[in-house]
Amino acid sequence: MLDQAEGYITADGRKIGAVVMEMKNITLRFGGVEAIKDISFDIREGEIRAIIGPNGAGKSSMLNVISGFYIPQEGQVYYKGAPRPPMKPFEVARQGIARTFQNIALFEGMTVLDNVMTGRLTHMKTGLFGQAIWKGKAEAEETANREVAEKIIDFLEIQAIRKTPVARLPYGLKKRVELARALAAEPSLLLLDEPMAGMNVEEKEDMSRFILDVNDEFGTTIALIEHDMGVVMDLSDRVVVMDYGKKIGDGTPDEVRNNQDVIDAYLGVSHD
Ligand SMILES: Nc1ncnc2c1ncn2[C@@H]1O[C@H](COP(=O)(O)OP(=O)(O)OP(=O)(O)O)[C@@H](O)[C@H]1O
Repeated sequence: MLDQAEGYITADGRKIGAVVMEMKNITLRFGGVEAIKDISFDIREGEIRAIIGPNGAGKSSMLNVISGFYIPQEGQVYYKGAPRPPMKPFEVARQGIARTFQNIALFEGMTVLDNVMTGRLTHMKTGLFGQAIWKGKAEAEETANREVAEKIIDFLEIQAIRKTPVARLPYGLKKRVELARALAAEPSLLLLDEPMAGMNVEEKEDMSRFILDVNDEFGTTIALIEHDMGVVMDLSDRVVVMDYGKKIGDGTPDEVRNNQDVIDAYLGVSHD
């Protein structure tokens, strides 16, 4: 049972906490196109929250509102209880929000380890000037950052490719490296943009396992968007369903699966 203030216990016994992010009456327009129409939902601490919907439903737009990249024309985003003002991407990152991208955004010529290290940038306090005058401090910081990166590389089982340039990796592994880079920021909220897109069945299973393990091991709150309804059902605690910019369902996977509007949307039945 969902207690608004306190959270809830999942079927597998995990404790879900208070609301971390709240989207309140969000409307987002691109010229005459309403990509998001008056949508409200929340994301709770420790939760795996999915946003699904058919093509063009508005999922990417919603992820970009959550990440602070798009500012909605109407409505308000609340983060940790406070209204979130428009912010630059690095300010969002400093608030503990990290993301992956649908079209992998890694430095292809750099090694896996160096890519993962770029995820530590927001934690680096000693700037270039500081590095010049406080060599010891900069080295200590580098060592600490390196330790976090190596821990995550071990956790995601990519030790064997740590020195391999990303360009040489197959697609599924690139996706895992991108997850590693996002985790290196030690985010409190991790946003995943279609983490299973373009993967074969085995890669999807691996990615599902890693997402569950990240949530379990680090307690990271995870919000993801996904086109494929099947893959998120085993993974998510609660699911928002979008269609033509509207929210047509919100609840546990079972509630959503049995929602007639959701069934119709996925079968392509129009409903106004
Ligand atoms: N930058 C943009 N400029 C104009 N229209 C946009 C822009 N981004 C999205 N749209 C429109 O907003 C609507 C929602 O698009 P969005 O990409 O958010 O959906 P989606 O659910 O992520 O789709 P898909 O599963 O195909 O990626 C679509 O009609 C799309 O054409």
